[in-house]
Amino acid sequence: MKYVIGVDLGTSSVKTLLVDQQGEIKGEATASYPLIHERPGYSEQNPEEWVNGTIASLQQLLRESGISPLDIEGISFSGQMHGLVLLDEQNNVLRNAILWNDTRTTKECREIEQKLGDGLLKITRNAALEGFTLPKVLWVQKHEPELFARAARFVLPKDYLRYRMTGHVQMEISDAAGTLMLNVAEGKWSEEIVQAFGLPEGFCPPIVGSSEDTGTILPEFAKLSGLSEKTRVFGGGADNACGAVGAGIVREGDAMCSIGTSGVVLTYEEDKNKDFAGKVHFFNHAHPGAFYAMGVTLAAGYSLSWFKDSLAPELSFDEMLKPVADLPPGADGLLFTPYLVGERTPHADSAIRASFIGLSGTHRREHMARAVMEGITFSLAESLELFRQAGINTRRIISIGGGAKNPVWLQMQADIFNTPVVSLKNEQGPAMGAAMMAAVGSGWFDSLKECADKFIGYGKTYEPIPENVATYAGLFKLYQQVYSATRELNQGLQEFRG
Ligand SMILES: Nc1ncnc2c1ncn2[C@@H]1O[C@H](COP(=O)(O)OP(=O)(O)O)[C@@H](O)[C@H]1O
Ligand SMILES: O=C(CO)[C@@H](O)[C@H](O)COP(=O)(O)O
Repeated sequence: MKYVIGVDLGTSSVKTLLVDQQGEIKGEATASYPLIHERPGYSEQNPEEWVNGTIASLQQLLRESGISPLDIEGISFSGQMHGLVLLDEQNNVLRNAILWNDTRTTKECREIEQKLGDGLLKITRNAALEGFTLPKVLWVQKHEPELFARAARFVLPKDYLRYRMTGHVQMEISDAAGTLMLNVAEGKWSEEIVQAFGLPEGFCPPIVGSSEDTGTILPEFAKLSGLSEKTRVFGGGADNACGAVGAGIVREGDAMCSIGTSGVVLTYEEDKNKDFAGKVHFFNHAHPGAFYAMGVTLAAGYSLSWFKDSLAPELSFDEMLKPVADLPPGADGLLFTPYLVGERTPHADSAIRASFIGLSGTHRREHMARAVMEGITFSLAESLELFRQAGINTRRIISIGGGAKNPVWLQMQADIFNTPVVSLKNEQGPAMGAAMMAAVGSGWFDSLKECADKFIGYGKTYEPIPENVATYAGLFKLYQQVYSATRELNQGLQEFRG
């Protein structure tokens, strides 16, 4: 039997997944690493931690599975998106990576809008957001000019890890899409953007595809990790592209809802000219020539875990959510907006904060828990509404992430989205998508579509219940008013925040 490995380089940990030719999971290992928050709004990581964590995780995977490294044909990656890794001429790391959740770059976003005008959306198909890479590049250029003068090129987190495995500096296309420097429709770096910001020649590395062969394992990395020097290394994908592939989102009409710490609603797109006017993200998919549109709720699962940590720390999620099933849709007139850390879609607003609206003396903890789940789902429904306005019809939505563990929440998603919702039989997240890219690269399948048909099994389908759909449609209209009703209040509260 032959195997592939998917490496999911996340924000808090790296997960490695060993998969055989039937798509069966034969091993799994993880290693954590710290975040560095030197100042409020700053979020950094030392790239060496990613390399060491991956080596430790691979060692454990090989040790526990007992599989011969010679039987591992390929390895590929899923990566946390947007993080800036600056390299000097010899490819040494110049500073800690500035991550996707670092919010120091609001000024740089405004500068990008001013300088590029309409060109920004035309070229990159995305709005300038603090999380994306170009604003981080401009921040270093402005605040650390001496260091920036030594920068020869940049890469993203998983592309750095791949460089350390193979010795080749490249950037994979679905991740390059989140830099705000790529011409997304053409799949090429934008000369106009590179020149507009005076970036050095060769700053943007050569682009590779998700299942493209990028070399073999360097002898020193093989020695440290236990992998064979013969294992082929493939491009990989952005975590959301990999999450989508791992959920089988590889054809038009396919859509995914992921409720992890953050939440994502995503649809597969083949039309490179599909215009969302920057209201949702539009990125290159891992499947060659395809794209995906994506809306993001920053505090999705995080809202529920904040609620649990604050009001039910002694209970498990299942225990806390048990009484929620007995409550009616709408939690007896209680609404929640999940803006605990600001919002991205549809309101890119870092100052907005969450609200409970309609709290009364008869409400108990379970009403509040239900309202939190409904509010998270309403927020994701706002992204779905933007897709519908752009003419996208989704025949069903594949639901993944921690939020898909609860059947009441899955039914709630079907009712609020008014679309059948399907869970996966054996969900493995982005690491599975990465393993599938290695499987295609290794020649096991001709395409990710073919691989998805073999590797991915679907669980139960939750059909919308018409009565609940009608109730939620009424509540959604009220939910949508809460943002504008609380925006100014939250701006006023900003100066009182710690
Ligand atoms: N049993 C459960 N029922 C409902 N929601 C859950 C359950 N377990 C976890 N969650 C939700 O899922 C979130 C974590 O999802 P996960 O996909 O593991 O996140 P990430 O990989 O982004 O850290 C938690 O914040 C919580 O809101
Ligand atoms: O910023 C985005 C997407 O635009 C995030 O999805 C990051 O890519 C990080 O994801 P996790 O590590 O939380 O999965």
